[in-house]
Amino acid sequence: MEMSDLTTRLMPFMASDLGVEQETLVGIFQGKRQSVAFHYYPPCPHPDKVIGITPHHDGLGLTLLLHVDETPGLQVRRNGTWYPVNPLPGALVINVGDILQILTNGMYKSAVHRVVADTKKGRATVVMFQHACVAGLVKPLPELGEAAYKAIEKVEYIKGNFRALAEGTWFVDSLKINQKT
Ligand SMILES: O=C(O)CCC(=O)C(=O)O
Ligand SMILES: [Fe+2]
Repeated sequence: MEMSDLTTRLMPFMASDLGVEQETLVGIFQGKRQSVAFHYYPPCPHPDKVIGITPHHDGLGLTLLLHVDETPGLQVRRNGTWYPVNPLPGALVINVGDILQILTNGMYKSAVHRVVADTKKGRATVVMFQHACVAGLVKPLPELGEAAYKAIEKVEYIKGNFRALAEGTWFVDSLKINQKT
């Protein structure tokens, strides 16, 4: 509940950045499902030989991540370089997911991230995934110009996303209308 309130408070900023009505972006999350994941990464004396979470981007709408302790480990990739996202007391890490990338017609991108182990300390996180769609569909908002992604039913999107994950591919990429971009 608190997390969906936070999403409702964040979306007007994104809406004004994109030049769309606030209600539109707030509405895509309203009444939608939430899922939660609890992670614990044990310490490892050889962090170069293990991976906490393999590189991926989140498949749903918006991800809100709470660091339970002060152990670092989350990294985000930009232009081929990994950057640490270190815990800040009292702060949440907010990640755009693939559905939000599609709804914003690619104007907001879901970032590739991974978790590496710490040599000395374990690390715990709580991650809340907010689902989003428009009238049961995952598709770019029409206000954002010519669609760069195909429209798909939300249930088909979820199935396709799981299938692609199992195959090691990115479902969001298969929905691109111009595969070269
Ligand atoms: O635990 C973390 O820092 C990241 C977790 C994550 O990326 C995920 O659950 O999708
Ligand atoms: Fe993730």
